[in-house]
Amino acid sequence: MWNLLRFAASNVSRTRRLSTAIPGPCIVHKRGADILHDPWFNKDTGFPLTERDRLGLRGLLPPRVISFEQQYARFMDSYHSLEKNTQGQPDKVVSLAKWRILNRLHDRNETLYYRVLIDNIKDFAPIIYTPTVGLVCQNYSGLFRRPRGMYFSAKDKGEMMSMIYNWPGQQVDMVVLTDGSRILGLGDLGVQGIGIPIGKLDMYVAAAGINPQRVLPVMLDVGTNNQKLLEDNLYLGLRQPRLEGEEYLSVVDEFMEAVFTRWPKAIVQFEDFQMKWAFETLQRYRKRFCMFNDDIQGTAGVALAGLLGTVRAQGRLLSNFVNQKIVVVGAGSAGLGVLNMAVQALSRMGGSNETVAKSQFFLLDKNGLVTTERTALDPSAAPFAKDPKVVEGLREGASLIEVVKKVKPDVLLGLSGVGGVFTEEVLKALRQSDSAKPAIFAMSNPTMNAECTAVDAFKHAGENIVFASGSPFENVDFGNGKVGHVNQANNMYLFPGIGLGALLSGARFITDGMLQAASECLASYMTDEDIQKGILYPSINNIRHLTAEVGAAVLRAAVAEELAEGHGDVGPRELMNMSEEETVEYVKRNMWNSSRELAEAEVLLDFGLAWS
Ligand SMILES: NC(=O)C1=CN([C@@H]2O[C@H](COP(=O)(O)OP(=O)(O)OC[C@H]3O[C@@H](n4cnc5c(N)ncnc54)[C@H](O)[C@@H]3O)[C@@H](O)[C@H]2O)C=CC1
Ligand SMILES: CC(=O)C(=O)O
Ligand SMILES: [Mg+2]
Repeated sequence: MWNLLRFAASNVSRTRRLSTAIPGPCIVHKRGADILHDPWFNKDTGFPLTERDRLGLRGLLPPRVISFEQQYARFMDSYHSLEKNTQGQPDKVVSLAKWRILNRLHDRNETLYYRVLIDNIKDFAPIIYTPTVGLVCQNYSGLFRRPRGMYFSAKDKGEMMSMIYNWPGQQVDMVVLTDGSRILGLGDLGVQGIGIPIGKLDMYVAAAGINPQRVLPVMLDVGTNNQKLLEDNLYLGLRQPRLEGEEYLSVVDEFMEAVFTRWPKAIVQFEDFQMKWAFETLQRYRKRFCMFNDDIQGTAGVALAGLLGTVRAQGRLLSNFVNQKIVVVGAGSAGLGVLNMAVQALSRMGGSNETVAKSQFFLLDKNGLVTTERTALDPSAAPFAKDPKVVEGLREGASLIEVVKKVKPDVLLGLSGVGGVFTEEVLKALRQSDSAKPAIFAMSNPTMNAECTAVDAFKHAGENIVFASGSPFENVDFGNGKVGHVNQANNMYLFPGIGLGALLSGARFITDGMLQAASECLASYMTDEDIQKGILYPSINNIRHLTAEVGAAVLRAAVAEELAEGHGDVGPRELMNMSEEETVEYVKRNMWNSSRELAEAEVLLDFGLAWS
């Protein structure tokens, strides 16, 4: 009898995890207060009396049963009261207060948290994601209350294979991993960078419908070179300098082996690694494991879609992309990722060979224009270095203003991490652009690290520009009945779909072809009418719809490359036989969604386990 119940239990709990259309009962292996302290199962005051009896909760909750809708309304009321009560206080104080109230709900009741997040994504993304997540990471030691995710440190060497089994979830689909070495544009934040994988995975749940029970944020703590943190008594990470060289790689190797041993079908997203390790780990693992680097590859796809959108916004055919002069400020993982993908796209368009394609890009780093005369030229930047003998009037290390005045670019794209580097002078110089509709992408995060603000961009460069920033800004009211549209050029428009498509295809690796498919899907998502208004990306309110399309595009690319091994009960042949529409439907069907029905699904006790 117990075996039978257990068998039934494991099947229904699987039903709940895989399909949310008609949520079945939900099986817990614990009872009493342990359930109330488990955010996956906790319904707070929503437990009906029958469940309170069955699960040993009677007396542990106030007597009145409050429905999911009432709990939802109560949370939103509290949130709006907080907004009202903190009016006039400094932005940082307000943002952190909002983060705290959301975080408390996240820790307590995930079903309600994700419903609230999905419904209010436009308001809440800036809290759980950029810019507030940056502030949270900076203040992490003080904000820390409860752990979330896993921490693997240099001291755990040799132990990771057993540690990975400490994670309570049976199945993990998505892992976001950081070593905290380049958190947004805020630099090395060591173990405090864990906020980034948590925020990214929240976006995975909200946008891609990855089941929150199957996500794993990971911090690889290999030390920090941030002196302030090393001297801080309350710092929660290893107080030692970062590991380097083979020592560093052996820690990442051990983690990767451990995670894929336990969950061979998981996807690992590398996030916010300093450039040298971002490129090195991508090369090291991309043909061994199903992984990608979001800062290099996700960002590139979003930027490329924006660059193609800019060509359309200028009223030109896409083939005109080959004539665009693009100045990229920042030669790091993100900037170089964008350049490499843009060159691939140009080569695919057949317009030019790689050498010609590279000639339209101008790359600057902290030492100015990158040229072939640079001493100790980074090999990954070398292909984009200008030969000063060929580009007349541009010397090694030329400043941004010199470059903009000389080149008169169509696009100025910032991934430097340096706030305000697009000065008034630079923006005014862009008025002399050869394009009637130049574009400014101030993509660095968080807000204070943006290369310029939206207001300054429209004020100094003119109302006819196309503008995008990595963190959100309000649209700009010109006071003449017209509004300057602000796009958010952030990799959040692609990474959830890349992960989802890779997962549902069961791809062995994530290839350039799959990433290109993602970018092309985003590029073609907007209508001509929107593009003409300077709207390059969809509203974040549509991110779930977009992500389903991106996921399907990635899946189909994996099938086309014969890399798809299938997912769950759906094999490679079935995937291959799906039409485009069927693929999108398949993706949507597999997206987890929080709902009243799910929240109210009956909770049954797994008797065998609870009382064994
Ligand atoms: N919007 C988005 O989706 C994304 C935004 N980013 C942002 O991009 C920024 C850079 O990220 P990574 O490339 O990974 O960093 P990184 O540290 O690898 O590269 C930064 C680059 O900027 C250059 N730089 C620094 N000061 C400069 C200056 N004054 N003028 C010109 N160049 C300068 C550096 O020399 C380096 O080449 C960060 O702020 C990050 O938040 C990164 C990924 C995605
Ligand atoms: C958005 C992002 O991934 C970054 O700023 O690093
Ligand atoms: Mg990042």
